[in-house]
Amino acid sequence: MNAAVSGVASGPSADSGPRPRRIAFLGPEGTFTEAALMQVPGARESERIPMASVPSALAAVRKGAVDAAVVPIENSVEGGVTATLDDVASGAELRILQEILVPIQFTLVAPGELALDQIRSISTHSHAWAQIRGWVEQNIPGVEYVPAPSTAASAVAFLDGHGGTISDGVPYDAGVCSPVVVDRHPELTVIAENIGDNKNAVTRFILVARPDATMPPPTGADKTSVVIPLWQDRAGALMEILEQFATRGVNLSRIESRPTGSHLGDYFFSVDVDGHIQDDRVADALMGVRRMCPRTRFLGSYPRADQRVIEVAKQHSDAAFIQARSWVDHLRGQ
Ligand SMILES: O=C(O)C(=O)C[C@]1(C(=O)O)C=C[C@@H](O)C=C1
Repeated sequence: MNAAVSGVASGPSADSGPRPRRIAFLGPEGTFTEAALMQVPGARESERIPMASVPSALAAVRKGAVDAAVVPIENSVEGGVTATLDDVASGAELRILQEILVPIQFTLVAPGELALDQIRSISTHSHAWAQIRGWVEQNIPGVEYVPAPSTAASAVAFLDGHGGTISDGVPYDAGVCSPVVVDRHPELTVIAENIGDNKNAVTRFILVARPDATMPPPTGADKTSVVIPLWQDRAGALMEILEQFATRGVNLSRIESRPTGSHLGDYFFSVDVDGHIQDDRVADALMGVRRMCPRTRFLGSYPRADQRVIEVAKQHSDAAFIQARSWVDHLRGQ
């Protein structure tokens, strides 16, 4: 079994054998998030619970209603999924156990045959809309956009006899979803396929559990995620944080600033670095960051989805840290 999954609590139930893991995901069935969940080892045997939003999936983890959740965090075209970045940055702590990559392809669907020039409004998830804007502008200019909680939600709304309305009742003509939704619901009519502006789009998802989950062990191809609230708004504050990583040879693979929401101008940084907290250079850098920013939050160390092994210069290796530490210990008489 994969280490990431053995980290998700799955204690025995009162009377039978081990109960299936309960994993929440941004639903309904047919979302890209569900496709990501199906890549989690043991997913087929798990109880998969669709949720209406990212915050509700993460809230279910926090209150123990589920063992873990899969949520989107970043798209190669549109960038960070702010609902996820913001939610994991505050409230009760969570741990990322695994990242999952899913290639993204969009299909335009309707309840029946429609010519493109008959389509006045389209609904889908805001991230999906951002990834098809160019195609829409070229093929159905001036069409109205109706936000949906997910791509699949915009399509399955045609199936319940409402003819396409999302929660607030706004009607629309067509939805944009994954091809999987059409495979599952052949009663939907495909109007256009592969309409993404970038044919190589990929979305990154995370498997998230409570902090008592077992951390995946280091593999040599790992990532560590942290949230760093800026402690003092002053010249060089970001530079001091970056220096902590740079001087220990720790590469940043992502850094985004997000407003904390408390007042205008108050930000936190959402950061991914190459390496595992069990790597001395990463642990040492995090200690430095924590000294600068005492509210720094650890989100987890987990294997990279692309399995790219991290090159570490000799002076930043565990051996170099061990040697240097024992030298100082010796000098201090320890
Ligand atoms: O709506 C879905 O199907 C999702 O899984 C969400 C989501 C996202 O949040 O980015 C995932 C992948 C696509 O980029 C579009 C939407």
